[in-house]
Amino acid sequence: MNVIEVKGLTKDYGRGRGIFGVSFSVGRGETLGFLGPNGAGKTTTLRHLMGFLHPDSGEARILGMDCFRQAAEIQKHLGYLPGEIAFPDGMRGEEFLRFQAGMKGRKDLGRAKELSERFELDLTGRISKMSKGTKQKLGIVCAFLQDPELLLLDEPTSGLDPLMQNRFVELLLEERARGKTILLSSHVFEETERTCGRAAILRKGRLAAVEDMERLRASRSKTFCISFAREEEAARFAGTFPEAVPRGTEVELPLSGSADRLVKALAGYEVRDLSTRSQTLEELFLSYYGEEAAK
Ligand SMILES: Nc1ncnc2c1ncn2[C@@H]1O[C@H](COP(=O)(O)OP(=O)(O)OP(=O)(O)O)[C@@H](O)[C@H]1O
Repeated sequence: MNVIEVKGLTKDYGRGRGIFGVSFSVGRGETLGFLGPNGAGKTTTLRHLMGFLHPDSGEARILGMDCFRQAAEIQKHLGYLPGEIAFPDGMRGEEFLRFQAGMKGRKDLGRAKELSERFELDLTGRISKMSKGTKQKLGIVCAFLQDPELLLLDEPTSGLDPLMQNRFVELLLEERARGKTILLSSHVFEETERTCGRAAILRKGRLAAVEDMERLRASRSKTFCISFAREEEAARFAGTFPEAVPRGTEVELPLSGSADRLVKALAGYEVRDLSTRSQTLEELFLSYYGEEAAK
């Protein structure tokens, strides 16, 4: 049996906003990346899974139970990290975790101490004085507190520095190895690529695809940003690569596979700077499915 089963889930906020006929499932022990740009409908879908929203049509089930009607029972089995966490202002970190543990019927702090050490989180501080990243760490510790079998994580690394992002990825890999089921929402591909076997791609409220992560990774191209000494050099170079986009002295060049052709071509020019940027989700979608599918 799938742990998460979503069928034809629809919430219409009007003027094209919301989610429309979203269907996907997450098997036991699977980590599914839930990918989509800002406003695609990730949070709305997760809020249905949490039972906070009633769908206009369709259904969302967790462990066979209806997410709206049986929300209280379902919550015993899951840990949730919201995209925007509303903390009570007056509390200190540990006090908040005790309060949350109590709500889940626990008397102890579960994994809180171990996880706080891992994320270098000081639980004695007042939440109102914590930085954005520190609050995010507190949210993460809270989601994993009771060692739940299912985790719903909405943009979990937002606000974390690269070192802490890495620690979070390590934690996810460990949890996956322990058989946990994880739904990981993100607007950046890189966040999901190390941890997820499959990715569901949401676009304008509709599920565009559920793909194997390996296949998505293989189809990705890199965009090279090249800064030339002179505008005419940039234009001349762009003329030799049909996919190049010149902008003054700069050229953006999407390239998949080997960079050998690029490096050899650049040898004849004065290059001021060379950098790469990651493909956006929209570019990834376009390179995978082509322009027609994106309409
Ligand atoms: N309560 C609401 N009333 C009206 N429109 C809403 C409501 N909640 C969300 N929306 C709209 O529904 C769409 C999907 O929003 P949602 O927050 O689910 O996207 P998201 O993929 O989580 O984006 P982000 O990455 O920015 O968090 C957006 O256009 C948003 O403005």
